[in-house]
Amino acid sequence: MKPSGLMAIGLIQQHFRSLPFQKKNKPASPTAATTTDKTVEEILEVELDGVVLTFISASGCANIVFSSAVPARANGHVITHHLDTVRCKLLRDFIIGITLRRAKAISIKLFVDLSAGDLFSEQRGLSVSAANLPLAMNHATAARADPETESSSEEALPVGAEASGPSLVFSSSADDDGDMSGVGAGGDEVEGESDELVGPSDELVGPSDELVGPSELSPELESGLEAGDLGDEDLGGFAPPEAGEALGVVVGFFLAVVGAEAVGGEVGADAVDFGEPVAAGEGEVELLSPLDISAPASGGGSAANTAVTANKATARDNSLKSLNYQIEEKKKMEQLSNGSITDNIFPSAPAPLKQPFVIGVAGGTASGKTTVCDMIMSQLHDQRVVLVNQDSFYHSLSAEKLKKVHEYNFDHPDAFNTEVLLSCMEKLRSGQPVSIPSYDFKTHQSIESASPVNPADVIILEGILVLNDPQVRDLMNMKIFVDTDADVRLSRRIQRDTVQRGRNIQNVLEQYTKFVKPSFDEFIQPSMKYADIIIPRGGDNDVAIDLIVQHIRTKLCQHNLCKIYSNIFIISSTFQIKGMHTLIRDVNTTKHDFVFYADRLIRLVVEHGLGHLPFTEKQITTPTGSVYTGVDFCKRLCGVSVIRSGESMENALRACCNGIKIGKILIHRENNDGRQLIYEKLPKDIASRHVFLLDPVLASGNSAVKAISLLISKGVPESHIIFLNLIAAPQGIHALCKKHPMVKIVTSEIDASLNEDSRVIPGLGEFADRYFGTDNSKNFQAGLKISK
Ligand SMILES: Nc1ncnc2c1ncn2[C@@H]1O[C@H](COP(=O)(O)OP(=O)(O)O)[C@@H](O)[C@H]1O
Ligand SMILES: Nc1ccn([C@@H]2O[C@H](COP(=O)(O)O)[C@@H](O)[C@H]2O)c(=O)n1
Repeated sequence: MKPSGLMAIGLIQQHFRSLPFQKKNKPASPTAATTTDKTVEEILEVELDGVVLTFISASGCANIVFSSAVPARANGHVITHHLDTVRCKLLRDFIIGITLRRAKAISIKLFVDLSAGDLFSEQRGLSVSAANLPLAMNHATAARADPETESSSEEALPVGAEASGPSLVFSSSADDDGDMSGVGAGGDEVEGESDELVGPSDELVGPSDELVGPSELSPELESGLEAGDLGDEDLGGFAPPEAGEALGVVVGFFLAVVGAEAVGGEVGADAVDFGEPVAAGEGEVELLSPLDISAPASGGGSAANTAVTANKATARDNSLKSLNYQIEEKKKMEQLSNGSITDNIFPSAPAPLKQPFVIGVAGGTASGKTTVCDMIMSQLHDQRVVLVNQDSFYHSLSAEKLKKVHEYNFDHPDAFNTEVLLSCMEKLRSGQPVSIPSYDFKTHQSIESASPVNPADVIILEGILVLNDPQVRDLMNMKIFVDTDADVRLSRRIQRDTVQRGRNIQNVLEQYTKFVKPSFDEFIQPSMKYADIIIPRGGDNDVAIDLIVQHIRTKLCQHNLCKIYSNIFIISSTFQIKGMHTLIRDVNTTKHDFVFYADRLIRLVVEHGLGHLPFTEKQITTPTGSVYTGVDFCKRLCGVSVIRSGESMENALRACCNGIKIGKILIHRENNDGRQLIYEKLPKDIASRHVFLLDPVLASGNSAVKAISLLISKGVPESHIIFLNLIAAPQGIHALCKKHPMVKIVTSEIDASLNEDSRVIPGLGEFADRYFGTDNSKNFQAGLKISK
């Protein structure tokens, strides 16, 4: 069974693939122009089933290629026949999740960055404006449109991809073909006929009594970028552009869904029941923008646990914000590739966010807002999170008002100093520390002593009315409403206010009837419609809180480059990982410690990389006689290490994949750009395997590109290659992603840049020398002596 949300994504992708295009020239519409940069000169319109998609280019649309995973054969057909100068591949992985239900129409925005190609002669900008695309389609139609829907998402949809392969579980046996050279430190490989993936059984033991990291990655939600993955078979056939063609990389894809019944919290097949087309703009709109942290997040999970809704205006505003953000990113990329900026625009993990991730948590009194926030904060223990209470911004009561406190409505928006709240939030968002007032519920006064709050990666703003004010709402990246039954809230409030806030039961009940309930009905309940996520049962709803935390984690570990290239995966950063990086990058670290910590990091990267393999559903019987539905690992694997440093990663791969075949490649650096292949020894049947290419440092990318080209020449599909790496430079990522966009890159940190010697900065020096003990530097030798 596929996860239902992913199925929805697949179905929508299928729909896009099957749409016929027609070219049509038309002058620019003002609406379209607002979504693009000011250099718009030409507009092309493309008809999709009679509905207009407007393409706006900076200076002519000739030779545009949208880079993505949508199969060339579908779009190739479309483009070749109807848009002969435009070749189109839509962005892969373009949807993080679908939370709509019975949507009636769909509108899309694309931003296309044409600056990507040193390979290509033209560098132009192009944006595709919003368009309304009625979809008179249900999933049965979608499934008929392309019978490959089921099998085309093997990464995202782990089930069924390799069901017919040989049994995976196989004890390590002698090499069947004995063709591994064992060049270098890795030695001869023991190779099994089939590669067994073994669990994280290897004990990783640290020196002294230091904490030893987990052998598995902490769980993380990668569905954001993987969700839209298409199957390997679907990705082939993306012919390289010919001379004179420009490469466009779609850096943003925004899908707004318009529908009368878009709210509903269902994720899954039902989500694609588009029903009858209606005019765009009706009903709720949800923005699905995986590539932008400023877009309201779409949630997932069972309907029982979360309900997801979005607001039309917010969705549109955010899609514009997203577009602007992508344009900024594009400019940075251009500057970087021009060499016009060299500063650290790609700071290392963790959490290289442009701005903090702001979460608003609203709900009625005693609904459990604070409890939910505490749970989120404790689960995000390895991130910097701050909590701001709207209560802190209550106006102090004057002496006169204090006399008539029972006539004062503390549940009205005017009871709060929203100006001060906004200014504090703005400061925090821009990275400045603030002093948040303290409030005393017994005296109804702001207390002198304000609490200092430092900027953080995540800011949670909690309060009964935080979703009521549009300006406050606009600050938020994620809006949550805690929805708890009124009776439960009242009983909790009585208990709390009598115990903690110095009230008696009669006061509480009077205040509740006179102000709390009417204001809830007038201001708080109606603000629920602005929420992205509604949490029934508050703190009791572990599932919803888990989903929220996972989503935030995903956003926090997204590097800027991850937003541009969907095939990059950075392992989720923790302080453990940061600590290991600190050690291996430290020039004073001994060889022993370097190897120890590099091995730990490599193991994490390998484990993460394995998570990108297809796998199949498997049911087993436990010793209690119960049936457990799990998965079966991918069968046909091999490793290929780039000599010498890549050999340091072989042990970790062997530890996870018993008897895995490991080939080797030796590439010689000829000059700054050139690479010569000196030696290769690869499994004979490599073409039928998923390949882990091993090299701990990705610098210029020239060696990796050479190695990958070799693998492809041996028949390995590009999409079957996973490049495992510890530290990557942005230049290497650009080079690799441009040339081989289907190769997955799994790394643990992305560094700032390269220096003039093509060394990664800050980097860690010569990895192989430090790992294999051939570093002749003074520091290192001194370290060696100490560690002997
Ligand atoms: N799930 C729950 N079960 C039992 N008591 C709860 C639960 N959630 C909150 N409470 C209690 O209800 C009161 C109000 O909860 P709180 O999280 O402070 O709500 P809010 O911040 O919305 O006012 C507190 O005393 C808290 O301990
Ligand atoms: N002096 C005050 C200020 C506020 N209240 C009540 O507090 C409620 C908001 O706090 P929650 O933790 O319940 O969200 C609100 O309903 C006000 O009525 C108060 O009683 N006295």
